[in-house]
Amino acid sequence: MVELSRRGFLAAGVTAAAGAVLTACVGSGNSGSGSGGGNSNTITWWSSHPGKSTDVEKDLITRFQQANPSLTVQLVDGGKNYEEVAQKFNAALSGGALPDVVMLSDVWWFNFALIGAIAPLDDLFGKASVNTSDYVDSLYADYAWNNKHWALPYARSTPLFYYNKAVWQQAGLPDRGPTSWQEFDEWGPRLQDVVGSGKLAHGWGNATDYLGWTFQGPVRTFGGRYSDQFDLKFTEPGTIAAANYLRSSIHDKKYAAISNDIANDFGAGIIASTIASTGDLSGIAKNAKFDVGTAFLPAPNGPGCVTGGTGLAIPAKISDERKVNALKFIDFITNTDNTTYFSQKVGYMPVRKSALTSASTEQFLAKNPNFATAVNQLPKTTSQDYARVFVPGGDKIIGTGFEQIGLRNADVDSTMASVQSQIQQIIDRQITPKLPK
Ligand SMILES: O=P(O)(O)OC[C@H](O)CO
Repeated sequence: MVELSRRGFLAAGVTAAAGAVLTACVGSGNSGSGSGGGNSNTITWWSSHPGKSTDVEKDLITRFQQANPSLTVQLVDGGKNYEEVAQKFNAALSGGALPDVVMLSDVWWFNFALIGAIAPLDDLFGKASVNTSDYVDSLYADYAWNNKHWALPYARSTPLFYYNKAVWQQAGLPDRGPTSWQEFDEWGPRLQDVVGSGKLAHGWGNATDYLGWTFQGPVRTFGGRYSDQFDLKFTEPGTIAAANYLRSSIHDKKYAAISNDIANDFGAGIIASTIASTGDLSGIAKNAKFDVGTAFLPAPNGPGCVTGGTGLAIPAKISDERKVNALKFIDFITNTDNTTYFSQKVGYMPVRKSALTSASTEQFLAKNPNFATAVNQLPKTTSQDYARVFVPGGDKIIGTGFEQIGLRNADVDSTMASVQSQIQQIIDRQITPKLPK
């Protein structure tokens, strides 16, 4: 049975609302008055269960409680996706009960760090006996800002190129992903001839399915970027060239379209390829009735793929005792055994170096080559541009710009200029005044 999108059925509308609410909080400079009291023996964890991981998260909690009988963990459904969890956390900062552990994705943690709503973890690592040196360096470094760390990696992903091996074979293509987007542009019409009308060679995600994330790698291969730190690059030639490629694949060559649910459309055979998260792996493998191929994103001349996914953070306003217990819990559920378990059950990457090289991981990857694609691509990835991950609402603005080009054939130059001006306004009003001098 095909399942609903892991982003959540109502995700599009709610995401926009989440962006608006958080923007108001960041602008107000309010780091929150909520503390919610809380019981120091009960750890409340707000999660959106990425990759449909509710049952796996419950298993992790059981393991923690067995190892720590004096502590209880309460798993709270924080929403259907990262944006809803951020919205719920933002609301709690105004006086509601705060969680002990909150899931904050790549695009949310910085904003809460900037307003002082989440705790820097560095002073707590010793108290909770956390060995940070075992976290994969790049994933740990993703949460560094102002000489402190603000979260730890949990469900971390990269985009992958997924393809339908049967369609590839019928089109006479080699059993691999494209080496460049230019090569894929040649393959697209051949694949389209095979799938015929009503289906498509490729589906690009929509804004809710994080098109601003999955298209960041392709933009790099065209020589573009979203930004260099907070210096915006949406109107530079490379970024425009990438957006023109997106437009042309849909409106000129007609082998691609914006899909409203890339994982389900791919699994159902409606689109023969897509870029989706490693977190989609287990769901796609379950749904697809054909051989699924995965490949690195094309990267012919440098990085063509970024990291993503979510980390776990701790609210600043809870007691130190609660913070230490919360950190012990985060450390435990991301330890070697547990990050391995989570990764193998869901598809996200192991976040510990010891887990990447363990015998269990090696055996699993040997039997599951699609999971190996994700792990092997990790060293080739690069961190994301500030315009997407450090600007509140930036992801939505970027994804919506590309979506308009894809859905409505919107003019590329003016759309990208509009994206740039919307994001610049947020930087000027809400970020620059709050940056440390
Ligand atoms: O769906 P995920 O967990 O791979 O996350 C994708 C993006 O990084 C979310 O901003």
